[in-house]
Amino acid sequence: MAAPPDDDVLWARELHYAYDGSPALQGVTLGVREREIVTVTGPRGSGKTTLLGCLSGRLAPKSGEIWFNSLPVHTLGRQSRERLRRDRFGWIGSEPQLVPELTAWENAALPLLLNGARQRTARSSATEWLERLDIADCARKRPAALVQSQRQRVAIARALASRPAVLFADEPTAPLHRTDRLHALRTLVSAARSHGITMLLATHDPAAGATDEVVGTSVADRRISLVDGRHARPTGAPDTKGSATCSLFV
Ligand SMILES: Nc1ncnc2c1ncn2[C@@H]1O[C@H](COP(=O)(O)OP(=O)(O)OP(=O)(O)O)[C@@H](O)[C@H]1O
Repeated sequence: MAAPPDDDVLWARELHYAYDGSPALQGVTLGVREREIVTVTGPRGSGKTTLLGCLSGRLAPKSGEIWFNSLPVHTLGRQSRERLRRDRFGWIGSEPQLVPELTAWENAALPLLLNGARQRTARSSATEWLERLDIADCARKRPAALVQSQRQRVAIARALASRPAVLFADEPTAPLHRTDRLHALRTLVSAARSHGITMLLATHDPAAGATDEVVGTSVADRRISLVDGRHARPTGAPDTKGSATCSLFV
């Protein structure tokens, strides 16, 4: 088993994943450096969610290797992967998935509380992120009393409050309106920058979304494009069949 390059915090080689025999990832290889912000783009169904799912330990690939620093994620059992996800990774999906019985601040503080933080510390960290995301006035409300865009911002606060080493954001601004999307994206990117969080941000065709703001202004360090579960080749690039290294566009 080859060790990953030293300067990559996350590294994957020849990842394959299939749903009921139908391939979703077909030999994806990539490395992500510490503090890097990488957007994963591609049309619907190109494998972005599956890639982030495998890299974050939510899905176990059919074959291939995934390393987080010197830890071979692909060899870990379910419980160890869950611990890794809880302790070191953050996840924001396109649906907020909050705990309905908890208030907004309790939801945002939940990962910290599960990791043993004191209630006061967890509450102050959660509240700080709710403020940054302009929803401090919702802190005491339960998800049912919030609109979808507020719920999503609580989910973003929850992911940031625990200061993950790597944040996986899968279409994180999908439920938000354009102005809210830009604000949430800027908060996400500036939080990642200021706290040294490595981030993988999946979005479908950047031309269609607010992630223009991130990709187009090169706020992201790099973009990886997928098509049909493989790396897309830049237009005019030679056909390096079998090679699956990252496309560097930005
Ligand atoms: N739970 C599932 N069961 C069966 N097939 C799935 C499942 N999830 C994804 N797929 C299929 O796997 C392929 C990759 O899907 P994936 O969701 O990873 O792509 P995506 O680029 O994230 O798409 P989107 O932008 O729509 O979220 C698609 O063909 C999709 O239909």
